[in-house]
Amino acid sequence: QAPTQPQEAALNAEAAQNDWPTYHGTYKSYHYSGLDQINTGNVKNLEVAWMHFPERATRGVQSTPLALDGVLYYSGSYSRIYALDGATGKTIWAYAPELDEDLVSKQTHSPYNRGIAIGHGNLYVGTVDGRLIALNLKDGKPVWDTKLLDSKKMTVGFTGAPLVVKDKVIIGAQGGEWPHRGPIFGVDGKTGQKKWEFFTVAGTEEAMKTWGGDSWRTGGGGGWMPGTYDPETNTVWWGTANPAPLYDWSGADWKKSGPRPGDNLYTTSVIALDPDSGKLKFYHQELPHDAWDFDSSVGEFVMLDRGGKKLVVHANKSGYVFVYDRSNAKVENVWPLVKNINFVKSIDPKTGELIGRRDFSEGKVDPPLCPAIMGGISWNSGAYSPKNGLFYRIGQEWCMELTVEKTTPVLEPMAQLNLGATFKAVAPPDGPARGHLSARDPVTGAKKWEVNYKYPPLASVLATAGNLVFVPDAEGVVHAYNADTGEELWSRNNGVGHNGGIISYMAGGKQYVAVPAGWGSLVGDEFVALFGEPFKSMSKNTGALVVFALRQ
Ligand SMILES: O=C(O)c1cc(C(=O)O)c2c(n1)C(=O)C(=O)c1cc(C(=O)O)[nH]c1-2
Ligand SMILES: [Ca+2]
Repeated sequence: QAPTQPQEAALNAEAAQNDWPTYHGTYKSYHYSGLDQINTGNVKNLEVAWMHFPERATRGVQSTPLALDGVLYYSGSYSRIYALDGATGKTIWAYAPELDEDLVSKQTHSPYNRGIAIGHGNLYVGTVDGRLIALNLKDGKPVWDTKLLDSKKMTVGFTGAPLVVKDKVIIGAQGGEWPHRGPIFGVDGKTGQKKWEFFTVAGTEEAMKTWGGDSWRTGGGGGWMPGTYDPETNTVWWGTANPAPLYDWSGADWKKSGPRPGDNLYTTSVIALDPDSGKLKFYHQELPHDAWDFDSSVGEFVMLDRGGKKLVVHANKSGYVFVYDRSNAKVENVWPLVKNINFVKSIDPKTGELIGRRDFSEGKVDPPLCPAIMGGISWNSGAYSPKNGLFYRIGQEWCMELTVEKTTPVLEPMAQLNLGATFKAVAPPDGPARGHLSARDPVTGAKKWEVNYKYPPLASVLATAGNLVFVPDAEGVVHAYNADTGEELWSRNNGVGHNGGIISYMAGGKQYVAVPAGWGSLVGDEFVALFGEPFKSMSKNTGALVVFALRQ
């Protein structure tokens, strides 16, 4: 009898072994595989074992697959799910939810899906029309289907992966661009009953005081990418999205004036929730009164033990990486991953305080804002190797011309995006727009090596015990590097850019590397104006799951 849910030991381990049981690999959030059949010595023999083509790949393939007992599960656009034999790619079952197509077509960010969760014998997926669905892991038959968000009133839904924690499934809504309160939900995994809802906008009395007037009603927030779980303290760590409108015209007087006066808790924050009750335990607001759309929802929470300290490392969209004490979210360090940052002069590495922040008034912003709205760091994850202690992260160097505009939230008949600006991505002051992968100490940020890319890669990274780091890039090439030196050891062209999450797993005693290929994220949209070809001609409505293994 094959297991129908990941073992606790596998979830709590540092390395994903035979399975890839949860979005970030394990709860430690390393995107690291403990498998080493494929290694620096033989990676040159890596070739395609099988491929799978999802239907209706609108906006590519952006999800991160899971693997359990030799079966690979992944989601495509419109929350379509595939269960495949991990060794052959043969379909075991497939599922396509019926969606409110009219609603889906009205949504700005749809219809991509970025991942799934497994637990309680079920597979869980969110939908862009505001539902969380459970399927029987064995046969793909629906078990329950719970409507959590009124997407008829609000063009928001779920695009990110859920997270299973004990008896609950936790999922966060999109929200930073919309006039709502960005809830995160705790749902009973067996019954589908909603057990709690945490509002990332004014979710506590303390937080309510940080929104001037009625602005909390339309404050944005959300938690559109999955966080992770610390079983030692029974704490869920989640990153929240920006406040709305994205760009604020208050100028320096943001505490008192503008569309959303105050700190705007708990937007652009990392929050620690009790998974049983949904109650807030503690938090750190990475960017108080975020005026730049630099969400904290992007990325992983790397759980590290260093020098007797229990730490968690979290990347913010602004290009800064925050290091926290895991017991209370006290700032231990803050370091910049990217060079081109001017929204602040710096962030105090001891306290996390923003120094020399730029708050805009209505009109053209000069000089252009760095990084651009696409972030110094995008939504996909980096990787951490416990073998050599290095953290691998993609950074992006670009800025944007920005004109801040006064807006009024549109709530009827259907709430709409509330941006408060027009913008255009441009090259940074120090050279062309570009990207890099750097290998660093996750706590100090000290750099060991770096690889530069003409076009910033926009997919997750994988590190393995075979001492390899895999980077699926924007042009369509998957690269394998020596994890210690950055030397490129293998590459292969998948023919279309990458947006999803690469994983590794074992099936029938053999190691595989699965790479979602397919281009279509919002950040990728900006590549056409910035770079021209190959992005002008690259389809945003195609993709495949490409699975590699060693040649026999
Ligand atoms: O605040 C939000 O709710 C929200 C949602 C999304 C999304 O759902 O894709 C993005 C962002 N914010 C965001 O800030 C961002 O940089 C971003 C990039 C992308 C993309 O598709 O590449 N989505 C999103
Ligand atoms: Ca956002």
